[in-house]
Amino acid sequence: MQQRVDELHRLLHQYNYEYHVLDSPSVPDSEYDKLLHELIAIEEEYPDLKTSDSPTVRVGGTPLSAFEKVRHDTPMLSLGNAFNEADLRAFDKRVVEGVGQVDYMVELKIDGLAVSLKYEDGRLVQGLTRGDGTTGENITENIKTIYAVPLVIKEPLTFEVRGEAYMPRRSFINLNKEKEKNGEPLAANPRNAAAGSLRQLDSKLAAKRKLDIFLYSVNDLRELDVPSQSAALDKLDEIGFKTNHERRRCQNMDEVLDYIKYWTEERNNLSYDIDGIVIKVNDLSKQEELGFTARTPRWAIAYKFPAEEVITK
Ligand SMILES: Cc1ccc2cc(C(N)=O)cc(O)c2n1
Repeated sequence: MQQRVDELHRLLHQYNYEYHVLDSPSVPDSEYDKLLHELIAIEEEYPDLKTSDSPTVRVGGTPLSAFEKVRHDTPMLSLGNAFNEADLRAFDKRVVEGVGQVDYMVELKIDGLAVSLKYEDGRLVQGLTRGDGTTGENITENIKTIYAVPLVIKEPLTFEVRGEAYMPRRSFINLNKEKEKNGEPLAANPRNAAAGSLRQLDSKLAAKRKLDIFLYSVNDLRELDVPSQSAALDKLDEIGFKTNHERRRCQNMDEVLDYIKYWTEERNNLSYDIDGIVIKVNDLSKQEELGFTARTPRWAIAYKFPAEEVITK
């Protein structure tokens, strides 16, 4: 029976990865559901065969009475903001004065909830909210219900990955249709709905909210042994994480401005909300050279779109 359980784990993790991370399933949903229900039945009959990284955790477990508070190993800092070209040119000037010419890694700034995922020997062991940046809430059971979060990754790494959990616009529209039908107050926007979902004490409710995630950094990059932010993101792809592929390496601030101009027009065609563009010095040793101010990295900045009513289709 243990052999069958191991085989079901292997198949379900693989099918889940293909569907929710690669967005290219190799089997129909019915096949996935059939195997998942076989595993649920086995775990009910043989409870000691159920492990914390079993694919059956995706449906949620017993409700918590409260969230445990946990200190982050290193603070989850916020990003400094830029609101126009002058701010971006000033940022570029400070960087070049500090470390000379650099190329930038530029990413969409997902409008969700920052979370920290901890893996030990390649297995997910903890998920935390950002909280106040120093201390977060332990929302591990809710994080496990996000199908795009791998329960097991392809290398037995022990490290912390950070990303943005978010609610796709389609899920947000369906959630508000549901709320309207039940006469409940509507969620204001996908970001608030995602925050509300992750803070559900009952992970079975969190599981119903169909959240998604993009990972964007590894806390201790030396663990991955990569030279740059772009290499770190590619490595995260390789070992089974979902990253946002609209990212672009820019040789200078002019190219960054072109990228911002493009997404200022295009962003409403995305299937999720973004509230800006994140610009990072790509080379990690130059990031270290630049370091941090009290609250924010000197090697990164968030360009924020002008506050406008984003049309959530
Ligand atoms: C260092 C840092 C902090 C917050 C971030 C936030 C996002 C985001 N909201 O997408 C992306 C990033 O690369 C970030 N990077």
